[in-house]
Amino acid sequence: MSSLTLTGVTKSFADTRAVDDVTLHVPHGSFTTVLGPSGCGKTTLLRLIAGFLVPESGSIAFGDHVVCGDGVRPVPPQTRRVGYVPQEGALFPHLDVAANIAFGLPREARGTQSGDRVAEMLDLVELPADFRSRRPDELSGGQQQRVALARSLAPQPAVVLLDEPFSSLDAGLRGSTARAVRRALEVTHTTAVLVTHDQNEALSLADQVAVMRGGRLVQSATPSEVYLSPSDPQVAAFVGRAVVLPGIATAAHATCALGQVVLTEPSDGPVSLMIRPEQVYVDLAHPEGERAGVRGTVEEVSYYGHDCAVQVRLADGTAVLSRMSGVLHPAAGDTVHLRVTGLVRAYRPAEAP
Ligand SMILES: Nc1ncnc2c1ncn2[C@@H]1O[C@H](COP(=O)(O)OP(=O)(O)OP(=O)(O)O)[C@@H](O)[C@H]1O
Repeated sequence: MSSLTLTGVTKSFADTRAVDDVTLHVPHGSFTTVLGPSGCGKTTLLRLIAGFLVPESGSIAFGDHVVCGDGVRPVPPQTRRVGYVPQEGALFPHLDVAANIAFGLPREARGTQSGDRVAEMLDLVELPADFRSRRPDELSGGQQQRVALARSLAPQPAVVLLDEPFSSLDAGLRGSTARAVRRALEVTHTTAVLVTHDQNEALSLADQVAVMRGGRLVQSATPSEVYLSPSDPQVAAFVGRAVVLPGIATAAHATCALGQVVLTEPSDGPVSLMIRPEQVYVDLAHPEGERAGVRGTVEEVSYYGHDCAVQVRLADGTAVLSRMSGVLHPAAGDTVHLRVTGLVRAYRPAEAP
C-alpha cells in the first residue's frame, strides 16, 4: 500500500475539460471519497489514477513512485498495482467465487496458496467460506460487490479505486455493504478512493471528502469540515440542506434574524451565514433571559420517524428550517423559540450565491 498524490492533473476530451488542474493527496492507508454531481469528472479522475487515461498535464504518484507526468513515461495500468471495483462487480460469470477472487493473483500464487488467500479474502469481506464454489448469479448484488472487492484486494494493490460501487444496490443493502467494505479496507490499511454522487455515502465512509464541480476540486477536507464549513455556498447546498441568512459580522460573532451566532472563522461586515437545520434548536418551552432565543410560529412539520423537519416563520417574516428529534416535536401553529447551536460559516458577499 502507498499514499496517492495528484498534482495539477488535467484531462480534456475535445473542448470538455473533464478534470481541471486537480491536486489531491490521499495519505497511506486512508479512505477518500470523491463527491460531485453527474458529469463533474469523477470517473475520469479514477481512470487517470488507474492508468486507463493519460493526463495532458500534471503528475500522479503512488508514494514517491511517479506513475505519469514529470517527464516519466506513463506506467501501464497492469503494472500500477491498482485494484478497481466498478459499479456492478463485473465478476466473470463463468467462474466461481474462488476463481474470481484468485484471478488477479500472480500466476505462481494461484496454485496451492490461492486456496488460503481466497479463504482469507472471503473472511475479510465477511462472506461465508462455502460461498467459494458459488457462481456470481447465485449471489445477491451486495454479495457480488463484496467478491469484487475481495478480488481487487487479493493481490495486495498499492491503491484500490471504487467507482460508485453501491449505486445498483437498494437502500438497506447499500448501507450494510458499504460498512463491510469500509471495515475490509480499514483492516488491510488500504489506500482507497471511492467516487460517488451520494452525499450520505461520501460523508459516512471517508476519512477525507474531495468535492468536485465542473472538473475542479473545490474542497478536500474531513467529512465534518465539508459539512459544517463548506468552502463555498454551492458546496454547502450540495452536501445538505442549509439555512442561509444575511448577517453582520464583528470578529468572531455575527448577528442575524436568529440572534447572535459564533463564527467558524472571524469576519467583518455584511455576510451570508450558512446554518445547518440541525443547528437550529427549537425550544418548546418559553425560556426567558439570555437563553430566550428568537420567537417564531411553526408553519409546517414533516415527520420522518427518526427525526422531523420543522419550518418556522419568525416575526420579521424570515423562514427557518430546523431538524429535530422525532420524539417530542411541535405542531403547526405552535409558538416556539429558536437558538443556533455550534459554529456558523460566514461567506463574504463575493463568495455568496
Ligand atoms: N471518453 C470520453 N469522450 C468524450 N467526453 C467524455 C469522455 N469521458 C467523459 N467525458 C466527458 O467528461 C465529463 C466528465 O465525465 P465523467 O464520466 O468523468 O463524469 P462523472 O462525474 O463520473 O459522471 P457520472 O457521475 O454521471 O458518472 C463529462 O462532460 C463527459 O461527457
